[in-house]
Amino acid sequence: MRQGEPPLENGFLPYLGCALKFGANPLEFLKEKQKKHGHIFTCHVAGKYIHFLTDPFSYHALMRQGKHLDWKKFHFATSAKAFGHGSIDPAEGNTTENFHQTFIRTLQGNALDALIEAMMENLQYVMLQSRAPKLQSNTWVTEGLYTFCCQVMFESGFLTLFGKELNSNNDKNLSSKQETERAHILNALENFKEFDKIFPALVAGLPIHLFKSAHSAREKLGEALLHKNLLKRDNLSELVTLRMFLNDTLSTFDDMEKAKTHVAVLWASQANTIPATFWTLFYLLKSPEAMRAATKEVQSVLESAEESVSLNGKHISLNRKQLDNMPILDSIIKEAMRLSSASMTFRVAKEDFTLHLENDAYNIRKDDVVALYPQLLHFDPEIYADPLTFKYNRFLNENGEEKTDFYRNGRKLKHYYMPFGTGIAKCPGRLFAVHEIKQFLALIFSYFEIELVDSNVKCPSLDQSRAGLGILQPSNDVDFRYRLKCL
Ligand code: HEM
Repeated sequence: MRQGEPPLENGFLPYLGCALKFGANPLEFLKEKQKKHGHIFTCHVAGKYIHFLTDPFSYHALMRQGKHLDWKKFHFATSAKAFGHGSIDPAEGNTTENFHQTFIRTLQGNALDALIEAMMENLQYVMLQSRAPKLQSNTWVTEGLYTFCCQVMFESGFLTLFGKELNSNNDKNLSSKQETERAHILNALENFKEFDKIFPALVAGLPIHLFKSAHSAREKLGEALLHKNLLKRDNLSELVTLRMFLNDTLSTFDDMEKAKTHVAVLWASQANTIPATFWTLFYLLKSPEAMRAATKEVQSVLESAEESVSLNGKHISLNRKQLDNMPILDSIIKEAMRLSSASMTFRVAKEDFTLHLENDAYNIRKDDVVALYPQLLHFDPEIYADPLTFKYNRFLNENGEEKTDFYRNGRKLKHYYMPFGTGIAKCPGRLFAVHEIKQFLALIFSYFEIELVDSNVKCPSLDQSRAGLGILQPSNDVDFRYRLKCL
C-alpha cells in the first residue's frame, strides 16, 4: 500500500488473498472490513486489487468519474469466458457491433410493448395449455415453488425471445406439435440448469472443460440456437432478429460462436428473473395482507381494462400502460428483490488516477477494480428499518404511490435500490423483467387458487454461491399447491 491509497486487506493466503473468506459470505466479510477500515478499503482477491466503496453517498462520485473507469472490458471478458464465444470487444476486431446499444434498442421503447404482448400470450399458453395434463381434474397439484417458477418463466420467456417452432408437415396434429415443442424447451431448461450451476466457477476463471456435463449442456444450448435452427422458428423477438443480422453482417464469428452470443442473451434473460419470480411469489404466499392487497389491485386493473377471466380459450390481455398502473405489485417485487439481490458493480481503472469522494480522495492504480456491493445498502437498518423483514408496502408512500425518499444520516439518498446495477451498465432488460413478473402474478391470481403446503414453512436461506452475480437462489425448494379456479 502506497501513500494516499485506501487501507489494504491482504488476506492470509498467497495469491488468493481474501478470495475464500469473501466467497464464503461476502456480506459478512464486507461488513467486518467496513467496521475495521471505514467506508473505503482494498481487498487482495485472487491476484487483483479490489477497492470497495461502501458509503452510498460515494456511489454518485464513482459514476461521475467514469472517464477513468472502464465498465465494458470486464463484461466482455466475463461473457467470452462463460459462454465460449470469441471476444465481443470491438477493439479486438471480431465484431463492430455495439452490444449495449443493440440491447437498449430491442428491450426498451416500442420494442418493449411487443415483448410484453408476446409474454402475456405465452404465459397463458404455458400455464393453461402446455401444462394442461396436470390441471385436468380440477384437483390440487402439489409442486416445488422454485421448480414451478423455473418451468413457467423459462418456457414463456424462451418462446417470447426465440419464438415457436414453425409448423412442420410431419406433425399429426396441434397437440402433438405442442408436446414436441414443450419437450424441446424443457430439454433446453435442463441444459440451462446444468450450465447455470457452474456459472460462478466460470466467472471466477475456471475452464469449462473441468466440468464435463456442464460443457456438453452449453454446447447443446448453442446447437439449439444456431442461426439455421432459429430460422426454423416463427415470431422471433426483435432482439434476436437484430442480433442475428448483426452477427451475420458485422462479425467474423463462426456459426457456433454466433449461437453462443444467443446463449449469453438467454442466460441474461432467465438467470435472475427466475429467482426474482420465486421470491416475489414466496413472500406473497407467506403474507396474507400482501396477497390481499395484490389480488385487489390486479382485480381492479382487470375491471377497468374490461377484461374478463375465463377458461374458454379467450386470453386476458393487459398492455404496458395497464401493467404500469400497479404500484402495489411494483412495491412487492422491489421488496422481494431487495431481500434477495446480491449483484456487484465493477469498474476497471484505465490509468492511475485520483478518486475524489465527498470528503476525501484516494489514489487508484491502473487495472485495479473499483467495486460496489449494494446488498450492504439493501440491508442497512438505517435506510430500511427492520431490514430482514418483508414489508410489502415499503416502497409505497402515504398516497399509495411509489416511494422514492429514503434517508441515511438524515440525508436523502440518490441510490437506495440497485438490483439492476447502476450508471451506464445498468441492466437493459430491467423494465421487461418487472413486467414479466407482474404478468406472471396477475395471471396466477386470475386463474388459480394457490397456497403453501405448510403455511408455517421457514423462509429458505439465500444460496451464497452466486453472490456478486445477481438475484440469489433459495438454498431449498418449498412445496405449494394450486388448482384452477371454478370460473
Ligand atoms: C430480475 C431480473 C433481472 C435482474 C436482477 C438483472 C440484473 C442485471 C445486472 C445487475 C446486470 C449487470 C449490470 C452492471 O454490470 O452494472 C444485468 C445486465 C444485463 N441484463 Fe439483466 N437482469 C434481469 C433481467 C433481465 C432480462 C429479463 C433481460 C433480457 C431480456 C436482461 C438482459 C441483460 C443484458 C443483455 C445485460 C448485459 C448488458 C450489457 O452488458 O450491455 N436482464 N442485468
